Amino acid sequence: MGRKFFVGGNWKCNGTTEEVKKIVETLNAGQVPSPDVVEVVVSPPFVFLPVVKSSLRPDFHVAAQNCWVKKGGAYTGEISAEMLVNLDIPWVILGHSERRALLGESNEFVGEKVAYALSKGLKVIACIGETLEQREAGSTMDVVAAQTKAIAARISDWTNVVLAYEPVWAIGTGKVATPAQAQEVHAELRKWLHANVSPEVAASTRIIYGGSVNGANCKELAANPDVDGFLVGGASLKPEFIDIIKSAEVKKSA
Ligand SMILES: O=C(CO)COP(=O)(O)O
Repeated sequence: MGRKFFVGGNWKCNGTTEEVKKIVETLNAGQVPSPDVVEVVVSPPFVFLPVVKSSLRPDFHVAAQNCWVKKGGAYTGEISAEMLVNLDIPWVILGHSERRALLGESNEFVGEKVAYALSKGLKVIACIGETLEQREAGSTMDVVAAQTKAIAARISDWTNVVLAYEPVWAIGTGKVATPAQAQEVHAELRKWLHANVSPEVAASTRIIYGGSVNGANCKELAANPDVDGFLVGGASLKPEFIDIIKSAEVKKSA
C-alpha cells in the first residue's frame, strides 16, 4: 500500500536568524532513515523560508505555514500560493487550529485554501482536530468529519494532501493523545474517507498526528497502523526532532 512515513516540523512563530541557523545545522548533522522510508518537511516562518531552503540538507523539504485563499493581489499582509511556487516552496500547512481559533478561519475557508493551493501545484498539510469541550461532549468524529468534508467537497485529487489530526487539547500542552486515542480517530477518519471519497484515497492518504509529540512518546504513537507520521510543534525546534524522524523505523519493522 506504501504510505510513506511523514514527519513535519511546524516551527510556528518562533526563531531568530541565529536560532534558525542552529536548528538547520542540527538537522543537517542528524542521522536519519533514507528518504525512501521517511519524508521530512520543516516549516519555518515565511521570512526564514529562503534561508532555510537554501541551507537545509537536500533530503528534507520546506513548507510555508499558510497562504492566501486565492490569487495574490490587494491583500495586505498575505502571502500567495503563486509566491510559494515562484520560490520553489513545495509544501504549505493549511487550517492549523491556531489559525482557525485565533484568526477565525472557518471549515469552508480552509477548504477553499486547500483547493486553491493544490490547483497551483503546492502540496498541502491540512490540519483538523477537536477542542477539549468537543471531545468531552462526544463530538470528536463529527467535528473532524465536518472539517474533512469541507476539504473533500472542493478537491478531487488527494495525491498531494497529508491530513494532520491535531486535537487542540494536545497542542502545546504536554498532554499527548494516547496511542489508542490517536489510532481510534485516525482509523475513523480513514473509514470516513473510504465511505465519502474512495477506498483508494482512504488507503493511500497519509494521516499524521500532532499534539505534544516528542522524542519519548513518538515510537509508541508511530506503532499504530493508522498513524502515518507526525506534525511536531515545540519538539521540532529541538535536537529530539531527529529522534522523532527516526521513529519511522518502527514502521519498517512492523
Ligand atoms: O500544533 C502542533 C503542530 O502543528 C503541535 O504542537 P506541539 O507539538 O508543540 O504540541
